[in-house]
Amino acid sequence: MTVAQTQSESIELERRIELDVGPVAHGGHCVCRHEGRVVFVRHAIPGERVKVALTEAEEGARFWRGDAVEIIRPSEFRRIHQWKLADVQRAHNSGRMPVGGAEFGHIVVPHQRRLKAQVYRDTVARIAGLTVEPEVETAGDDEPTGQRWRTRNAFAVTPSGHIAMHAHRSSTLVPVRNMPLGVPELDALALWDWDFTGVERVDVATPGHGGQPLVLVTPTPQTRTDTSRLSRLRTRVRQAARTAQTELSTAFVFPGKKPTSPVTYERITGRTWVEEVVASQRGGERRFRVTGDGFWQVHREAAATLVDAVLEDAAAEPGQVVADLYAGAGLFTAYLADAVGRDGTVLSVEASPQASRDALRNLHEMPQAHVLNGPTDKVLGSWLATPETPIADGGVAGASLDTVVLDPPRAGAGRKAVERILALAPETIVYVSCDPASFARDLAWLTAGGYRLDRARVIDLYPDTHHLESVTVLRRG
Ligand SMILES: C[S@@+](CC[C@H](N)C(=O)[O-])C[C@H]1O[C@@H](n2cnc3c(N)ncnc32)[C@H](O)[C@@H]1O
Repeated sequence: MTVAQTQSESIELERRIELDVGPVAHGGHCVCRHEGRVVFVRHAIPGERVKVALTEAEEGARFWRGDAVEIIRPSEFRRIHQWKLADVQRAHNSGRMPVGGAEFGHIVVPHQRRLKAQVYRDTVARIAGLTVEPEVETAGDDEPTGQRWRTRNAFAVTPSGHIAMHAHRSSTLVPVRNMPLGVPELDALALWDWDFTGVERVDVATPGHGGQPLVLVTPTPQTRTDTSRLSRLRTRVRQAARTAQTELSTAFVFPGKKPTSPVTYERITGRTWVEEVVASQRGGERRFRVTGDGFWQVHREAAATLVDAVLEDAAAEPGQVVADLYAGAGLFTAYLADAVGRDGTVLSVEASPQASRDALRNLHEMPQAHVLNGPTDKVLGSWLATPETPIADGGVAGASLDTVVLDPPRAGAGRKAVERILALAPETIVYVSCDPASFARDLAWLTAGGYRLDRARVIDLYPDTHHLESVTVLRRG
């Protein structure tokens, strides 16, 4: 691990070449060409001419990578990056590396959205062979600056106990004293002034609409095995929490034996969960409990925005049977359960035991919502193998599905899950995705299996970054 303490620690300035900037691709870099070779360039805008510092440029390599560090002919959509530490030009000029995580911060927000729509369109065309022009939407009345939206933030920690972020594609740590994409409630915690000596990482959940934030502290392996160090850290965290400007919860996180094992939490102050309030225009207000670093939509308006999109696209009616796959703490399930009413059924499938426990709490007043803990492909496999199993026992009681809503992680649903969705043959599929490439792969299988694309929207839930969310509706036949 390297720690960039001062600007005097210079990064090696690599070879520079001048390039015309081509289209932006999935991942946020622009595709350029140099002497017949593709160069993936970050921090540029299509149409610009830029000087690129090559960051990966092996002679025999099929493609190179680089950062646009000097703009020769700027795009009309360029602006000054609002986050100094993430601005590649300022970083290179002062001989340090930029932090990752705001790689579209140099582009005006409306153009960021056009580029994201283009990435969705191009990826779907290239991988699924479909021509589609997505509608583009925003999350609520979000900040036109593209900042102050992240309710979930993760930080590394320097050996001297300061929170830090990683430089892009690097183990170099850059200490931070602000996080411009974070909600203002994050600043109020002033975590930059805490002493996190002996800590590996810090995760912060700041609920989108009020409520007590939760600071999760993962001690280093050395601290974890040394009871007196752990106890000193506990005292320091408790002290910092008590003197903070806002009331907050703090907890230790102890990783499991294997990277896939569940973590355990030790409460230090307050509680080990946060309450999220969702105000959906279509479905009204609901509250959700989310434990520890369990999944929750990151943009403060994302949950309500996605619920509105899913409710509109699923158009679930009383008495229908709906499956909510990759359901997390039950966000969509709760609203879909309202839509199908007590005569209907929502099957809420989620692999994480902790998220399923949260879902059980969040849905306990809705007998039509059934929480099934397990990997989607296995659960769907059991529905297909024994279709008559009663719903109370995790089955579908012979019912056919009207609608499947799926919101998988970045890797997408994958072949097995898609094949099983096809075998279950719902009328409508609403696919919520945060990764256009895995989505386009799954989409190709779904359309080959008899579904047609009915509606596509790109929702900008991650301003100033290259990430995009899409909601796509498919109908059978
Ligand atoms: C993008 S999140 C969506 C959660 C929920 N729809 C929401 O908006 O809050 C994806 C969820 O899928 C879960 N997950 C990951 N792999 C899974 C699998 N194979 N089967 C079921 N759930 C899975 C994760 O634990 C996570 O809760």
